[in-house]
Amino acid sequence: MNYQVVIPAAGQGKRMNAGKNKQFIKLQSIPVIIHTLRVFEKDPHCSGIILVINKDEQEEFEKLLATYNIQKVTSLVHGGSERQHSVYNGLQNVRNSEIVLVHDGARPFVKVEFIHKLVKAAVENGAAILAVPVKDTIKRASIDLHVNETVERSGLWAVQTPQAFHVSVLTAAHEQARREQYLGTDEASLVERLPRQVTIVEGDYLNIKLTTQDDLLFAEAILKNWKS
Ligand SMILES: Nc1ccn([C@@H]2O[C@H](COP(=O)(O)OP(=O)(O)OP(=O)(O)O)[C@@H](O)[C@H]2O)c(=O)n1
Ligand SMILES: C[C@](O)(CO)[C@H](O)COP(=O)(O)O
Repeated sequence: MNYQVVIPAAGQGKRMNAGKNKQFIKLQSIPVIIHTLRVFEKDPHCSGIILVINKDEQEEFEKLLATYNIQKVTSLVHGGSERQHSVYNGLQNVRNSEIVLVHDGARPFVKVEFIHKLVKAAVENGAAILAVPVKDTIKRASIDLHVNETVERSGLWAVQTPQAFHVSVLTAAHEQARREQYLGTDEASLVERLPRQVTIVEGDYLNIKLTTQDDLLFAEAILKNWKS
């Protein structure tokens, strides 16, 4: 089954503290966003990429797409103040596809085998996400850092992207969230509120999101042994 992918890349990268959008940071001389785009560019099942960008970075993104010969970007869409708003704007540009994926531009290491497993699960169930079992013990603490609760670890998953949906399911979820002014940290949390069951597809721990400086160390190590 073919799909289209919305790639939100319109954040400011505040936690990365790189003085620029982290999408432009180079890993082995290639910008992060190009590493991410290439995964979908090479996948014959991806029929189009909707790239969501900061409006002030339009020219920079256009130059990158030309320099690296990225052909599948069908729309360059301007993002919003929150990730959810950016994804919503991108979603308005999905065309002629039953399945839509949402994938963070800041996650350059997703493997195509997991994308295909995810799409299959979304076709069957309507909504599917990549995730990995939590390895650390997770505790909930008070504002003054006193432990309130140790969260039972079995059954806890660290959620990633891509997240895959029937277009109608994700559209309904985003429209409901807008009506109710609900803000979630991922698309699945909006779909869960419909309510609609979301299926987990186990991914791998290398599919990290580049968020803070230390993630760049992991990224360089991953790239040394990278086979997408
Ligand atoms: N208003 C926003 C916020 C985030 N994103 C994108 O959503 C992905 C995941 O968000 P995150 O890792 O939080 O990126 P930033 O928001 O840039 O990081 P920070 O919160 O540190 O500023 C990134 O590819 C980011 O560019 C977006 O398109 N629009
Ligand atoms: C969507 C996500 O990557 C799933 O783990 C994550 O919620 C994004 O969070 P961010 O703070 O917007 O990076």
